[in-house]
Amino acid sequence: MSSRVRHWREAATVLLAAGGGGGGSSSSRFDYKVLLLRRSPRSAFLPSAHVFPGGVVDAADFSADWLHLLPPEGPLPLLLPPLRAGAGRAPLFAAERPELGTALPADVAFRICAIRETFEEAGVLLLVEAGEVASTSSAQGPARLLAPERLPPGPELAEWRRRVQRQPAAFLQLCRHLSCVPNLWALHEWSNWLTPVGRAGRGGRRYDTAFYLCCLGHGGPPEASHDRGEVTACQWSSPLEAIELFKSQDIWIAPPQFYELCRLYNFSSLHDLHRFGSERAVEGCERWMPVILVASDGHIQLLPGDELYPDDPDLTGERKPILTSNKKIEDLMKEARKLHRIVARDLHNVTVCVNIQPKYKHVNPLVVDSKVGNNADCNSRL
Ligand SMILES: CC(C)(COP(=O)(O)OP(=O)(O)OC[C@H]1O[C@@H](n2cnc3c(N)ncnc32)[C@H](O)[C@@H]1OP(=O)(O)O)[C@@H](O)C(=O)NCCC(=O)NCCSC(=O)CCC(=O)O
Ligand SMILES: [Mg+2]
Repeated sequence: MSSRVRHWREAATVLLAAGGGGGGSSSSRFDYKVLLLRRSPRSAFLPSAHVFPGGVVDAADFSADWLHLLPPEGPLPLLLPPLRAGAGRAPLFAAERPELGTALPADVAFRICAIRETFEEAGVLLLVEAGEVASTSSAQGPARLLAPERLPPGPELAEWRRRVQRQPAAFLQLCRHLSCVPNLWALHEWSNWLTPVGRAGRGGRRYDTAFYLCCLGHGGPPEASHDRGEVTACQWSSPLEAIELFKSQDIWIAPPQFYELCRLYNFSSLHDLHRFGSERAVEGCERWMPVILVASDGHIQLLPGDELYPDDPDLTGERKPILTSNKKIEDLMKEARKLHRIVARDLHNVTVCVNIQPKYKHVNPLVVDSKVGNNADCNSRL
C-alpha cells in the first residue's frame, strides 16, 4: 500500500457560494454567501468545527459505471476543460490507483465525491440534466440548480439522501433515476490541503483534501438542511460574517477554511468570484501541508514559500513533524521577510500573514482584522 493511503485519507470539499437572490442587505459588502456546516461534537476529527461540505472519497466515486451515465455528447471526463500546459498538479490528482482497476480520472472522481458529500451533508444537489451538459459552460456565469419540479417529492428525496449516506454507490442510482449527471463543470479546482501531522484527529485521522469552488447564481442560496448526525447545523454567511462569528467565538473554523474565507474576502461580487475561480482553475494548484512552529506564546502554521518552511517537510511524521522555538510570535514575525503563515495566538485569535506572490495565478488572503497591530509585515489588511 502506498504511503499516500497509509498515512492519510483522500477527501474533497466545496466552497459553495450562492447569490443572485436580490435580497441581500444593501449594507453588506458581499452579494453572496458561503455554506458552512457545523460538525458533530462526536466527530473524531475537528469536532464542532465549522467546515465546508465535504468528506472522504469512496471507491464508488471512481466507478467506471459513471461512464455509462454519459451525456449523449461524449464521455464525461473528456468534457472537463484541460489544465494549461505547465499547470500545478497536486499529488492526489496525479496518483495511479491500480487497486481501483479501470476507474475514472481522479479529477472527475473528486468532483463526484464533493458533490455527493454536499448532498449527504446539506441536502443540496449539484446536478445538471444529462441532455444539457454540452451547453453547460462556466463562461455563462454561475451555475444553476435543477428546477424544483425535476426533483422527487421531499420525502422521496430525503429517502435517497439516507440511502446515499449509507451507501455512496446509491448516488449513481439517483443520478440515473433523475436522468442527470453531477455538475462537474460547476466545480473549479481551487486548492489542496493536507492535515498537518501534529493536528491529526482521533486514530491519527489526516486528510489530503481537494478544495473546489462552486458559484451558484439565480434565486439566492438554496435551502440547506443538516443531517442531524455528522452535521448538526448549516448556515449561509458572507465571508465577513463567517470571519466575524469566528472572531467573536460564536463558531470555530479550522485554519485551512479560515485561510480560504480570507481569500474569498477579495471578492465582493459572485460574478467576479466565479470569473476568477473558473479562469484560474486551468492553472491547477499544489498541495499545501502546514508545518507547525510552536512559539512561547502561541503557534504558527508555516506554509510553502514562507522563509521558515522546511525544504523537506516531514509529510508522514516519522522525523520532525513539529518545530519549536522559545521565541515569542512577535519576534518570529519581526525577524522574517518572506511570510506565508497562519498565526494563532489562541484558538480564536488567528491571522493570515502573507507577503509573497501567490503561485498558479491565485490570490492572497486579505487580513480581516483591524487589531493585528503586532503583524507589521502583513501585506494586506482591511
Ligand atoms: C475533514 C474533511 C476532509 C471531511 O472529513 P469528514 O470526516 O467529514 O469525512 P466524511 O466522509 O464526510 O465523514 C464521515 C465521518 O462522519 C462520521 N459520522 C457519520 N455520522 C455521524 C454522526 N451521527 N455523528 C458523528 N459522526 C458521524 C462517520 O463515522 C465518519 O467518521 P470516520 O470515518 O472518520 O470515523 C473536510 O471536512 C475538510 O474540509 N478537510 C480540510 C482539510 C483539513 O484537513 N483541514 C483541517 C486541518 S486540521 C488543523 O489545521 C487543525 C487546527 C488546529 O488545531 O490548529
Ligand atoms: Mg464530511
